[in-house]
Amino acid sequence: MFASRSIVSLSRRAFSTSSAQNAAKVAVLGAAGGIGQPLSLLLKANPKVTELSLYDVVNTPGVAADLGHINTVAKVTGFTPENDGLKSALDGADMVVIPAGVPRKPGMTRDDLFKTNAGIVRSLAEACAEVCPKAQILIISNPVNSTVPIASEVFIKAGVYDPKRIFGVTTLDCVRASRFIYEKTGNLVDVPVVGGHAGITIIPLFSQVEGLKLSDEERDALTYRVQFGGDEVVKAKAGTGSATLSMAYAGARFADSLLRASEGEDVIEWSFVRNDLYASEGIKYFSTYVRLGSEGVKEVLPLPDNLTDYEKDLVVKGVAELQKTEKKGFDFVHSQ
Ligand SMILES: NC(=O)C1=CN([C@@H]2O[C@H](COP(=O)(O)OP(=O)(O)OC[C@H]3O[C@@H](n4cnc5c(N)ncnc54)[C@H](O)[C@@H]3O)[C@@H](O)[C@H]2O)C=CC1
Ligand SMILES: O=C([O-])CC(=O)C(=O)O
Repeated sequence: MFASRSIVSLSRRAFSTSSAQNAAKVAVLGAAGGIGQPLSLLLKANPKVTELSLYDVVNTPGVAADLGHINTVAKVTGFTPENDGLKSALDGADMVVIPAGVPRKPGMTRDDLFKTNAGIVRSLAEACAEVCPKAQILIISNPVNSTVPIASEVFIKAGVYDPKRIFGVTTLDCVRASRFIYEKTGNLVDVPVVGGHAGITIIPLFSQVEGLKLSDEERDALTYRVQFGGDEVVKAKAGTGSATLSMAYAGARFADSLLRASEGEDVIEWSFVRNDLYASEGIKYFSTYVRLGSEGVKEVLPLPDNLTDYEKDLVVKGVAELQKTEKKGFDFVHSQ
């Protein structure tokens, strides 16, 4: 198998500072929202982004005017549904980041968002499949475990599916796990987090962090905190939303990783993508180690073969849950 340490160091840097070699047009759908605005700010600050196209059902002209005064290279334009704004926003996009949809309130699960967000993601994916079928699609809208199957099925239906280009953004789980380990050890290292993006499907692989020693109690508590980190934020925000700033940071890191890979850098991230790792269990999407390249996914890597029994058990439980959420997304597209 591969050495976990080299995997970790490859994806360590959040942002590169070199200037753009290729023009990259990035569209953000849901750009005026809690995630959309800070994410758009971070993308505007990324020298690899040359054009930033902001779409939302409201308020994007103001967000675009504001960001447009920042002295970085990206040209910023705001679009709303008027005058076919969605299609104009997507025209020529190389990357589309989708944080559109409603966030949780206390007491809700991510799956409770399905009834609103499934339709939003389906209609936005339909527009992407029509206007920019070759763009890389980064899905943030929850429940990711179902919205990624939804977007994928929309692309399949449209006859333009390329599994290398559709990503569920699970980077926030990695960011949280890394921070929580830093609080404990004082070392800022990457922690692989695999599976999916909801509760028990979120599987941190602490065994893969070189030199990290945890008691069983510490491991249990840290695993729980990563799996339910989103709930901490939902509770603290007390009805006003869920994680936005940390998600913007995580989304911008993932976008930057893809942009660096498109320029030839060897980059590994963790993302919820199409693969056959658990095909025998009937699932097509699982977040794992992914080598990125100019086309998007260059190589899907299996989980390390030295997982602990504790981690193997988490995977079994996560896979069982993913079977249900994937089917729910698939059925949503095919029952209409
Ligand atoms: N993948 C992840 O790790 C995370 C995902 N999320 C999810 O991201 C989503 C967005 O969260 P927030 O930004 O906090 O919500 P928000 O309510 O602040 O912003 C959502 C934005 O989407 C827009 N929107 C709604 N329907 C739209 C449509 N059809 N087309 C374009 N824009 C549309 C709204 O106008 C709003 O500006 C939620 O589903 C949330 O659960 C949140 C945190 C982490
Ligand atoms: O918890 C939520 O609803 C938002 C989210 O996905 C996260 O913070 O990981």
